[in-house]
Amino acid sequence: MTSSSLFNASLSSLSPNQDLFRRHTSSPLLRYRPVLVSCTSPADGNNTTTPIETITKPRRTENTIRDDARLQRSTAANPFSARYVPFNAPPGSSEHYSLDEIVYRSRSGGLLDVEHDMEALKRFDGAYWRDLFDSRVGKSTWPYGSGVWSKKEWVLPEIDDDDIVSAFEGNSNLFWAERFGKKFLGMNDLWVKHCGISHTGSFKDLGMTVLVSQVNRLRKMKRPVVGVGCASTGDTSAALSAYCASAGIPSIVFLPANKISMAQLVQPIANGAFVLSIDTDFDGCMKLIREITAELPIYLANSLNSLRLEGQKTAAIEILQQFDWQVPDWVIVPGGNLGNIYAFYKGFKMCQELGLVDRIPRMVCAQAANANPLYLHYKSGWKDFKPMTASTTFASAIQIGDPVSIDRAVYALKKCDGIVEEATEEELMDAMAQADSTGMFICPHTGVALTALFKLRNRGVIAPTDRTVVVSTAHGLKFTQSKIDYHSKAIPDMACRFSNPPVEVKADFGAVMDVLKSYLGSQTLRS
Ligand SMILES: Cc1ncc(COP(=O)(O)O)c(C=O)c1O
Ligand SMILES: N[C@@H](CCOP(=O)(O)O)C(=O)O
Repeated sequence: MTSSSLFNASLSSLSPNQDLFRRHTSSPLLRYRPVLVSCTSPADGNNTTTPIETITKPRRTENTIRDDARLQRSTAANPFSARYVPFNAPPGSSEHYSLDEIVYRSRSGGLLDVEHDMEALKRFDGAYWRDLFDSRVGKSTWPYGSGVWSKKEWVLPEIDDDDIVSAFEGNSNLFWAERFGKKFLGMNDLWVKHCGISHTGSFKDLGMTVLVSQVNRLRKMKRPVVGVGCASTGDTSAALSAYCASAGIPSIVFLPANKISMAQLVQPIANGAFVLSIDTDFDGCMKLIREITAELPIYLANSLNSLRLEGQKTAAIEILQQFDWQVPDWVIVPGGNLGNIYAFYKGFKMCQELGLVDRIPRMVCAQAANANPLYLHYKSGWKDFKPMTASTTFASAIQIGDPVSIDRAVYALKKCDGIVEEATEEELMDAMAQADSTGMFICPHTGVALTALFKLRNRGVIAPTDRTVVVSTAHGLKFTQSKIDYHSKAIPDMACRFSNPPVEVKADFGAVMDVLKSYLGSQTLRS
């Protein structure tokens, strides 16, 4: 195909199969890079530059993947853009801010949201976006090898690829929980989206790549950002410190003393962050970081900053993509500061609005009973929200009593006919142990989400054949102490019904034979 015929090709006629065909019929000895071409948009007939990758050229072996991205950059104007607007702004509101401004709150003190130019995105149909996103999966092309940046046009459309700080996050496993679903729930279509099998071991990487990339851009623009700071229950701080370290940007983290796991504490320490261990809880740290970032040139990295949610929403898009753009019935998300439940809603909603899917799933937000302000608000019929002092929970990353994104969460749950559930300490620990016994190794927060699933199945709200996705938010290896306590039955007032303590046995053939015979006998009887 010549470049002039490409120039006139309509997007609908450029099927990804043709694209793949072109790539695969070229010499396998060459490494390829895509280039941007001008195409005629099917929607309005205007000649416009689109991000579709249609031609491959051999790359020079001394180039890095960043060099490749630089070489293929289009000189034509980028048709996509985004800006900050007040969250859920009243009709007619004209308040907006450039993403290059340092602003976290609207004029009235409310939350902000990133608003995309949907008209520009709508000039391409759902099939176009599905094909484009699918064409980028599983590649090492900068920056699209990342599950977040493979959706760049919907995330931060205007950032230069050179400014992006990425660990090729995302593209996480959507695990078919076959045995767990069958054995404990009688379900045949249960899935666990393992967002915690990630660079720093939690879903926070998805948002942090976006935020730190924008900071990188702001610093190059000489904006007053000396460092980036967050309050954290352990995962935000791990992600912030890793992404900042990889870009050479100072990070400052406020941690509630003795309230996060050892594995989480060591992450920012190892990544060179300035770590403050503060004698308060997460909500206290959050209040302090908000006050400090208003005074010092420290950029706020918590999800109050709506940039984070742009990255996190890609997990929802990815779930649809992994189901070949079929919509699941239910998605269950553990909630703490409550940014993620809104991020998921936003990802699903954009896919619906832009024609990639025709509906959105119902969502469930799951909270620990010891830190359940959203659950109580839901139970009151969304009457008046009351922040609380959260009590200690094994799901320590969601030990939050005054969530900053409460308004976003309520909005999302109302829009998707959502449900809020809670899990006691015993319920969440049992659910975690049951999941682990079927080959997973989940975190306590995922145990909270699984408890919600148990309850909704028992009440018949979720049917045995409903396609259901439980979002696993962190890696189980960050929370080994809770598993050790459970399996050694060292938790006061907890039966630890599914514990599996090691058997102590003498170094003696007969003694080992005895315990093994007894074990094998019990297995035979059970099966
Ligand atoms: C492991 C884990 N799960 C769930 C959450 C809850 O996410 P969100 O604060 O966005 O509600 C957090 C952080 O708050 C977390 O670190
Ligand atoms: N679980 C979080 C709590 C802060 O949430 P954020 O999404 O607002 O940064 C953490 O790991 O710190």
